[in-house]
Amino acid sequence: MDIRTTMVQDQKVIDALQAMREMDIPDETTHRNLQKLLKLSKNNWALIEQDNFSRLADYIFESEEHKEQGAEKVEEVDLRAPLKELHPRHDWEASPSAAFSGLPPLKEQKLQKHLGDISSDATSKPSPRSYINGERTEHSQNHCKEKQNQSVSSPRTCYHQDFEELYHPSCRQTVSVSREKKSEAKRSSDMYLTNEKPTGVLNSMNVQPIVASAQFEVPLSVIHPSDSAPVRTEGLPIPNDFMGTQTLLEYRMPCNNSEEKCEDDGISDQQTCSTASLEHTNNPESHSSSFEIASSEIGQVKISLQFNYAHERPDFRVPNLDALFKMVEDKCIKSYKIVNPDFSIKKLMQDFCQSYLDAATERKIGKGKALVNGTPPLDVLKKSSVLPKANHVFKLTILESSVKSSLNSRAQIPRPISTDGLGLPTQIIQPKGKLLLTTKGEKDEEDIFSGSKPSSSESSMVLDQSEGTLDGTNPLGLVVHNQSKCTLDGSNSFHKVADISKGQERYKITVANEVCTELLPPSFHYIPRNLVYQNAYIQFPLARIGDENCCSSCDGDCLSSPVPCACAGETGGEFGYTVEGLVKKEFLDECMSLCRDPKKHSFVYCKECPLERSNDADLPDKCKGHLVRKFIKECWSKCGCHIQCGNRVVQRGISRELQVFFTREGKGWGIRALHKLPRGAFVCEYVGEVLTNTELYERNVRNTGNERHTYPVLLDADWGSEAVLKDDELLCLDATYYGNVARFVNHRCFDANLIDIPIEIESPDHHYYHVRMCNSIAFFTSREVAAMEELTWDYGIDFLDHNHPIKAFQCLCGSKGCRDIQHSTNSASRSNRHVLSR
Ligand SMILES: C[S@@+](CC[C@H](N)C(=O)[O-])C[C@H]1O[C@@H](n2cnc3c(N)ncnc32)[C@H](O)[C@@H]1O
Repeated sequence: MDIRTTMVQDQKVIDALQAMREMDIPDETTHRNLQKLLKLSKNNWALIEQDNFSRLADYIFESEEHKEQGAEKVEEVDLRAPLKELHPRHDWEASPSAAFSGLPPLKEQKLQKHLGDISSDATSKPSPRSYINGERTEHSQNHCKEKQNQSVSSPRTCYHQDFEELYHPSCRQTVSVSREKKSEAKRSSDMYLTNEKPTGVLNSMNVQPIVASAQFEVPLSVIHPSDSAPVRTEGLPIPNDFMGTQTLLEYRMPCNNSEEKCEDDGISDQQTCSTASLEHTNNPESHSSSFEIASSEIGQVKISLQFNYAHERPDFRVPNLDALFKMVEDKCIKSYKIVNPDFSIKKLMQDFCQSYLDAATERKIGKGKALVNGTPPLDVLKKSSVLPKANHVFKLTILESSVKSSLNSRAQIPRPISTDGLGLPTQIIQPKGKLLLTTKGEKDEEDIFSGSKPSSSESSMVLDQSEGTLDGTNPLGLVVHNQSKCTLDGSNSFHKVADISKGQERYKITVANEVCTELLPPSFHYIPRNLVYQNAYIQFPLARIGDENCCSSCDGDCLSSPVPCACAGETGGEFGYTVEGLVKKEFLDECMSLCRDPKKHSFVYCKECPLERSNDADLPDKCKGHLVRKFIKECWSKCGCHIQCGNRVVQRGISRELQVFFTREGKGWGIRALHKLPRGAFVCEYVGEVLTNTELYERNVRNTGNERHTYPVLLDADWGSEAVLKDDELLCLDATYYGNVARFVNHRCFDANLIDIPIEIESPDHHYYHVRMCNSIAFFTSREVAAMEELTWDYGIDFLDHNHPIKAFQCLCGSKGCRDIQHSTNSASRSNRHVLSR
């Protein structure tokens, strides 16, 4: 061996000792094991050196472990298994979990124990102050800089890595700590005399109790305010290692049981403290939490959460993250009455990030207050929601336009309640006559999907997707969760089911997508009948059905009787249906005339109009009038006839083969029938959850999701005939979460082929026709409809009503009489607009 080789080797030994010292391994132990390892590997320094001497560290851990157990088997470790143990650094970065997966459990535990010890030390001396002072962040910054120096990858390496650990499903339950991290953890152990733990101490089942506090695998040590940048309490600029200008927003939540602590933390914000105490009133444990949000102008948002118990928890075990999510989801569902079957904490976090970005970039909610006032983004969102001025009152069903356009008293879809990709404001009816508009992400026009471009509704993480690459990651290395495959039951088995009703209808309702084959309808619960959500007042005593309202003496089929029974009374002594089960021509014509030419018909006026009350509770305007609807009364349970009686059409359910299909025009999903439908044919009811308007309001306040399409229908039939309707009598149907195939019916301004007719079943109360027991809004064909022709309904939106606080969706109905003249390229629609305006 020449002198140079010796010198080089000496240097290697020094490096090895140094690396092991950083992990608290005494020189003597290192020496002893290094010798053995050199012997075993036939002086293969390349292997030993690799990955910051990780091979050596593993060997020492195992060796020491075996020693403790009195075994001497370490020599059998297979050094020829490079993939098992020796991951090149870039491999590890690409998949941190993989870096550890090859380690035997023993080593894994050892490592966890090692880090756990460090962490336990740390947590034994909690120092809340350290969380927001410069000490932690300084360290963190160094940490990141070191990482950068050691890495050949981009300055975003740190960010990538930790974010991936946080989000990548495959990394969630796996230890993702490299030797390097381990070294850093120890090297920086002084720093952990605060609340902070090294990243990576979490995860993995089957580990020793390690820390006395829980935290997500977070970017705490990764996102750092710059040394040089001026330090702000809330919006901390982050140096270039996080690309562009960044902001770190740190919010310390609970001050728990000590006012002192609040002061200590230097957080004077009253709200913050009170939030905290609220959070903790019922909790006997002493703990505190905080979260940090960091973002960059290129759209990265990172959230870190920390929750610290002040007391030791010897029973502490790192939970499985999926199980944890599930627990929180269950809790949220119960506590906040969340009904969205899709609700997921992961998505919530995504929304959180999105909202943060929106707030930070002043997209929708104004001046990015989150950055200057240090208020948590969710609060910011609430506060920044645009409240209308007093005269900007909410017109629930566009009453003015209802009168103008004949839609009074019709069940209507209120202006799209859409926090959607179209960037529409959310329409929210406040209980006492206030309208709250919230706004959402500014994906606007670019989200109007056409051709094969999926909509944001089907792809709630469309932002990520738009930035994504084909392999499912975006340029930032974030994992893209493809929501477009979400299915009705939350699984990916939708294609196999091929019946969105899941057998609840007489005929299968298939799904077809010739435009974008991968895309499936958004998730919802299929229900064939209305459900009462909670408070809707719809009690109906059977005793109220008198003899004059039923035909108890009938038998078999009422329609075949030479004299119409009492049930035909509502339709002028004639049944509304033909023996073929179609709505009679005269009746249908009259219904259509009511819709198309309301001025020819009479109105009723409320004493105190719920619509006006919802506009201004204190000083409501006079009722502008409601059209008197025509009903069909079907035979009821008190009737003597058979279920196959010809006057029981709607209650027997869907009797046509329907299909949900993806429209080519960009309207999202629509419905069509597989066979030709004659005029007057029953297609389906509009089914959903029956909510009071107050409940709808609350629901919409809660839901600030990215729904592109909305599904609520106001139920205002016969209001005028009532004295005064209370708030809990003001009802609507919301098919967003629970609904039937009708939720896919799209709007058409002119010549829609469906018409809605109220059907009385089991209730003579017209103002509740829609919800009383089985009463319903039913769709019938207004003309003959060809097989596979889209079935459409006129929602009654007045696209010309520019005073309406809610902007309607851009109509793509394509009809000659499209009322959305602002967007329509159809010259006919412009010239006809007065004639066709409904
Ligand atoms: C009741 S949903 C209809 C089903 C919806 N297309 C879907 O994919 O779930 C109402 C929503 O569909 C869209 N929509 C319905 N008719 C439309 C039309 N004529 N033009 C554009 N979008 C339409 C709007 O986003 C509206 O908020």
